[in-house]
Amino acid sequence: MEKEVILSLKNVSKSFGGSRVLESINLDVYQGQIIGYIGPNGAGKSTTVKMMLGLISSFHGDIEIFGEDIKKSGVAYKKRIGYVPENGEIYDSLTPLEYLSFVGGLYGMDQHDITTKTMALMRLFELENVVHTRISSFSKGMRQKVLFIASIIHNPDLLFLDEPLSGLDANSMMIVKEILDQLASEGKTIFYSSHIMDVVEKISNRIVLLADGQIVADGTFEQLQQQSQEGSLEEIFNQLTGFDKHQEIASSFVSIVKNGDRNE
Ligand SMILES: Nc1ncnc2c1ncn2[C@@H]1O[C@H](COP(=O)(O)OP(=O)(O)OP(=O)(O)O)[C@@H](O)[C@H]1O
Repeated sequence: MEKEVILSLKNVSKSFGGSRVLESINLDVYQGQIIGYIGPNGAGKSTTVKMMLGLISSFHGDIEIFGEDIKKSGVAYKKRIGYVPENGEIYDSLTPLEYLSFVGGLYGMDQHDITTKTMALMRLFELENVVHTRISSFSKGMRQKVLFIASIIHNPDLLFLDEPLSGLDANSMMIVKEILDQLASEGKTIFYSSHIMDVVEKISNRIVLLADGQIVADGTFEQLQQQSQEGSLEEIFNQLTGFDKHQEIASSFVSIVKNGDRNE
């Protein structure tokens, strides 16, 4: 059976002021895929995600989510979406239960359901003792876990994750990777943006590489390996973005740090 197209970008371009960030992007994402969306700093990854979420509304081209043009479909589609933002805004003065009640409420969830799910999910992340503690005292990883729960508590069909694991310890990372895997095998679709190449390599069943505003590679990790004759995703990334200067740049950096004042 043909899998449903969940997300479709057609000739999507975006400029900020005079500078073009995305150049005619075409991408169809199918149900159950875990897309690893990668690219150099400033390539336009967050911009793409924000457009799909409706947070950036002016762009050229068309974006369809669940088969509907987001410029015409109103906000209803957002109830089926979850999002972990890169720099998670989280209400410091609230406790996790208050914060998740607020988020769940926005998604139209029943309050009793929110509380039950919050308690159970917080317990699985070993955060049951801080359900009623203000988030302002939390570590980075603890905040990320709350944000992750907030993105998923309403059981969305499509999940956008922007660097969601950078603060998690190795054990928690394994849990989240496994959660994503199980969600995808149940038909959820995941759009995952990250710079941690070994995680993307393991987690994604399709990798999309964005460079200079265009998609320069799109396939499974194995397909990308064959295409570029490289071993790891980090090496593939270096090759496809035409980067081979890390030693040279590092040497200059160290030299300036050591001798900069003498060169002035
Ligand atoms: N609101 C904005 N106004 C002007 N320029 C912007 C704006 N948002 C993004 N840009 C520019 O668009 C480009 C792409 O930014 P974006 O945040 O999408 O990159 P990214 O691929 O997510 O990068 P990173 O890996 O560093 O997170 C950058 O050059 C950035 O300066």
